[in-house]
Amino acid sequence: MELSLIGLQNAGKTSLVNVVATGGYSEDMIPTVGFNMRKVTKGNVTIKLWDLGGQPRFRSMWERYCRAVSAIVYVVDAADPDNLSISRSELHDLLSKPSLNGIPLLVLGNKIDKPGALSKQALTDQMDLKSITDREVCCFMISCKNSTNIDSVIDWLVKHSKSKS
Ligand SMILES: Nc1nc2c(ncn2[C@@H]2O[C@H](COP(=O)(O)OP(=O)(O)OP(=O)(O)O)[C@@H](O)[C@H]2O)c(=O)[nH]1
Ligand SMILES: [Mg+2]
Repeated sequence: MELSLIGLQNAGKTSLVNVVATGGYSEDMIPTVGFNMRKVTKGNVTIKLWDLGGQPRFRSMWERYCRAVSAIVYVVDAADPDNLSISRSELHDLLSKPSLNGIPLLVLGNKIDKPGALSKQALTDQMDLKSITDREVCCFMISCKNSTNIDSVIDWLVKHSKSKS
């Protein structure tokens, strides 16, 4: 299966790929320029992950990398309230593209190890996830730093790769 990782810069997309792939976490990350592709094998499933850059200049290519995927994973920095409304509007803009109709969405509130991180309920409200009714939507709160809930993310991904193939 293929899936795309989307979200604003600094949300933790590349950190998530690293944690899912190898279990490694680093504070010292370089912003993704363009995109990276990484293959990760979990059990008997191989997942091709498109890790996209989140800076404004890269957002116009998100749609192109989401068209053929089995699921879209949208990462949000749950401890950065200043960027939530941009994150929300970028997500809803993306989902409004007809080419992405019906593709399942996994929203991850990352950095819950930080003080002041939103609760799942607050993130769901602020990202207006309840208004998304044309596809399956799931939300988990995670920390790449502490590996919190990474197992749930992997389970979700594996489950969706099976239901697709
Ligand atoms: N406290 C904390 N920091 C995190 C966590 N996950 C990622 N970070 C930090 O957030 C910063 C950005 O992480 P990246 O993984 O590079 O973010 P990105 O979404 O790939 O950013 P772009 O590639 O620019 O789109 C890094 O300094 C990470 O160490 C987390 O769970 N907790
Ligand atoms: Mg990155």
